[in-house]
Amino acid sequence: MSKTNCRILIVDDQEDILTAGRIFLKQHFSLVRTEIRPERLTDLLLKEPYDVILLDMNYTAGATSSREGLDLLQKILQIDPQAVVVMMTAYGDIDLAVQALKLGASDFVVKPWHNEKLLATITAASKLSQSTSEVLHLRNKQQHLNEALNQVGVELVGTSPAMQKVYQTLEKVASTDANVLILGENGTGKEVAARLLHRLSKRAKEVFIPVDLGAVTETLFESELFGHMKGAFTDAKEDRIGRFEVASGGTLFLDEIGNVSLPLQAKLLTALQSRVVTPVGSNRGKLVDIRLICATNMPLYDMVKQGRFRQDLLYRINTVEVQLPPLRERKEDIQPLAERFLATFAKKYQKPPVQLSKAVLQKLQSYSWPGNIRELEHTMERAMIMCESGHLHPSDIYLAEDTVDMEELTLAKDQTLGNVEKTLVQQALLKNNGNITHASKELGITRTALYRRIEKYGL
Ligand SMILES: Nc1ncnc2c1ncn2[C@@H]1O[C@H](COP(=O)(O)OP(=O)(O)OP(=O)(O)O)[C@@H](O)[C@H]1O
Repeated sequence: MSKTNCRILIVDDQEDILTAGRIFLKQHFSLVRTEIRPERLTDLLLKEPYDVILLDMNYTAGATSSREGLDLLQKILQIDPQAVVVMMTAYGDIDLAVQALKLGASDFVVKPWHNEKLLATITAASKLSQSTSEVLHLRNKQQHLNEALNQVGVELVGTSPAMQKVYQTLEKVASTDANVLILGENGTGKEVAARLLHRLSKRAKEVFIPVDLGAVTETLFESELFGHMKGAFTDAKEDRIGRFEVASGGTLFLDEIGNVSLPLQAKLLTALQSRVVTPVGSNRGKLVDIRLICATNMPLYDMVKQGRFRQDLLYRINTVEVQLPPLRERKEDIQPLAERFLATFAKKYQKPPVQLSKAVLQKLQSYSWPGNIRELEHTMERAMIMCESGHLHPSDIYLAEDTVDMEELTLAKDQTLGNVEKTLVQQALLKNNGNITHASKELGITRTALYRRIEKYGL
């Protein structure tokens, strides 16, 4: 008969009990140690681990108060809160056994024991010990995974006053569980800000679950968010927990919340108000503990006025609002961001590090970045791929501006001479589809002079 892999310690002041226990349990379990002096318990536990401890309630001869047993139990749990302790009580001590269970004992056996009953109790305790350590191990592993995952994209580069304000708000609000709404154009870093908020919060060791509501179809919305039971609909082959439940204990990030239809907004609101989700096909709600962060690039307040977004939902999600400014309003952030992206992509494409020249920087700073940081990131990636000499040239920077609307290039009253010249050169290039000969003729300058200006203005 193969023995169960389980290390057992029996503590009792009666030699015959220890001997009987050892002889019987050794037939079934891999290791059984016995101890007659309870005062040695601490030393023993610190020396080696046990899966199950079988602990007597009374030690002093004739004692029946069981205080010693309960004290020892508490001592064991102080050393190892996960310890699995089975108490040995005398017949009639059931109230004390219940007291021990309340203090954290796993089970009890009545002395004198029946061998089958003792075996069943210790087998169950051994299984409990095994699953407790498995849960502990998995929880540990998950914490490490969460920490690693939470490191992704959490650095908000940028020192502009507008970004300083964003950092300050994030720091202030991070430690609270307040619902946060992050507003900003596409690509301004709303998800990065949400991840940073999670990283700074008390839930940093737990999961951060992002859900792109713009990408969840109307039919799968409830199943995706709240889960479903097997057979709830044709494709529901097995039970599945929703994102709310996965995020429980951590942070749920609902991106593109402005894209949710009115009927689904009602369902979302109910879940957010009650913090209870009911999987599709189930009639039992489940309590969830989430910190909620929402984001959108849509004008939610206007949408409320137009009846396209529920006011009560807006008030539920916007306890604190963070507005991420577009990149064109924080031009001083362009350089550090561009440098960061160049360094990242140099590594990715195994190219030597590249410096940002003045001309390139000027080109980057005079663009309006409608796609914000995401567009800057893609532009720098493309530039790094195109760059051959180890030097970045303005012509390596491809901008959608090259298709800029002519009307945008009208001259403003307060333009400097340099700006006027730059605008005229841009206009001529646009009008002549980038043909240098024709553009230079129109401007009344030589081709070389036009090249010099293109270089000068980073065009
Ligand atoms: N301040 C920042 N520092 C460094 N990288 C940033 C910053 N802000 C954004 N990024 C990068 O820009 C890209 C877009 O960011 P993110 O996805 O957070 O924007 P978003 O506002 O959530 O976009 P969308 O509205 O399209 O969902 C990401 O690759 C992100 O890493």
